[in-house]
Amino acid sequence: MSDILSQLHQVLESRKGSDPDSSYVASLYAKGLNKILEKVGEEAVETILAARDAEVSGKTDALISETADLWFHSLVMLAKLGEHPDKVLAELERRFGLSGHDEKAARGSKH
Ligand SMILES: N=c1c2ncn([C@@H]3O[C@H](COP(=O)(O)OP(=O)(O)OP(=O)(O)O)[C@@H](O)[C@H]3O)c2ncn1[C@@H]1O[C@H](COP(=O)(O)O)[C@@H](O)[C@H]1O
Repeated sequence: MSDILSQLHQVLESRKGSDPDSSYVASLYAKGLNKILEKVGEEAVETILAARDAEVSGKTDALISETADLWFHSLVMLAKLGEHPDKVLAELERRFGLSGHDEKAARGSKH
């Protein structure tokens, strides 16, 4: 299932040399990190609104679509900063089975 993240990451890397007029991802890179972060924030808000609607309507199509937009723009952010989504998956794997409360306490002692 996580294969699509790796495949998408490869495409995102390959877009670093592409023409912004023919690639949405290349156009984001050309606009810079702030534009990418703006998109991540926008998609996060749209995801929250879709989640609230889903609770009322019981329909989750928009929620799934907005969450995909949020994940996609987060992957663009990681690629722009030279990071691979495998590192995020590895971090989730590391936390797996660890209570959220314990994990937070361990994080607190690191900072
Ligand atoms: N998964 C996606 C993906 N999800 C969402 N989007 C785009 O993200 C944009 C954001 O949606 P908005 O509603 O905010 O769009 P908008 O109003 O046009 O955006 P702004 O003008 O505000 O920047 C839309 O243009 C979507 O098409 C994506 N664009 C690309 N991909 C993947 O990235 C690959 C490379 O894309 P290109 O670089 O465009 O070839 C594609 O093959 C896909 O696999």
